[in-house]
Amino acid sequence: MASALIRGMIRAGVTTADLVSTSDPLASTRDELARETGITAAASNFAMVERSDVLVLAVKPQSMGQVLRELAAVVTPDHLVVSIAAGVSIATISDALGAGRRVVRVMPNTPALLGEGASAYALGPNATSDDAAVVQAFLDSVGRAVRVPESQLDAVTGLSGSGPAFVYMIIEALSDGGVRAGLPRDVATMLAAQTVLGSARMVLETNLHPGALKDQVTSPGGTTIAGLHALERAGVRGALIDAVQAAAHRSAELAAVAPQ
Ligand SMILES: NC(=O)C1=CN([C@@H]2O[C@H](COP(=O)(O)OP(=O)(O)OC[C@H]3O[C@@H](n4cnc5c(N)ncnc54)[C@H](OP(=O)(O)O)[C@@H]3O)[C@@H](O)[C@H]2O)C=CC1
Ligand SMILES: O=C(O)[C@@H]1CCC=N1
Repeated sequence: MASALIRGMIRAGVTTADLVSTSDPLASTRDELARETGITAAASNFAMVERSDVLVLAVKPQSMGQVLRELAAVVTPDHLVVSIAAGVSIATISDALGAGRRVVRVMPNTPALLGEGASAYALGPNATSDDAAVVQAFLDSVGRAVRVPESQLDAVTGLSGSGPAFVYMIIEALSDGGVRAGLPRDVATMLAAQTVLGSARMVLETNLHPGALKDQVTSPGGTTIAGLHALERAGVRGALIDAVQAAAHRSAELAAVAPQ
């Protein structure tokens, strides 16, 4: 996820490679990212904190406790700390880093790589309006971003954080349907992906309700209603609602494992 954000932000021009550093325990991982993007690889988190104003914590929730312990001695109120970890609360981060630390919690998603991310963020009690503007500008540069109360971030994680995987599964299944109906795989996957992209743009750019857009496609006695009936019989709506709810629930569960 960090790689997608770094590449997306440099691609968008909101920052430049010479202003970005990364650290990762594996030298090969950090060196490869540095080589591919032009950013600097730091040998330790400690070294990176010294040279940075904004720290983006992009480790797994299960690694966050160790990283916060490492950073507590060197992070000051002059740093803006941005966490993208699922489930890890602002209170957990603030408690570990110490009083007065400026913390913003973000839930981005991987299409940020192409400037089509969907992100939401919440401000900690010491984060300023300038911090909000910085985070909003970073996230706007890689897609769409919205500020929410922290209590909504598990739901955001279930919807847009995990959502790309749900959509990839849907695209793969639509492609399978095309192959089942006789199309070559490459044609089927292109048509499936472009159909999802075009339909998403119709929702965002016409501002019509998805149900109204669905009705525009659905001729009486035609092909679409036959397909929609099959989807309703299979419980696809309920399955998608369950998927978002399960992912949101797991995000809330991760709060318990994070501080260890
Ligand atoms: N993937 C996604 O779509 C999204 C992920 N997130 C969040 O982003 C975070 C990262 O997820 P993801 O990118 O998928 O996971 P990855 O495992 O790909 O990335 C985590 C990186 O952190 C590195 N790391 C581990 N320990 C340390 C440490 N002590 N100091 C510095 N770096 C360390 C890992 O290195 P190594 O592999 O060498 O151990 C790895 O490169 C998670 O908290 C997740 O919840 C949020 C939104 C979307
Ligand atoms: O699967 C995960 O836990 C992370 C968080 C959101 C997307 N990926």
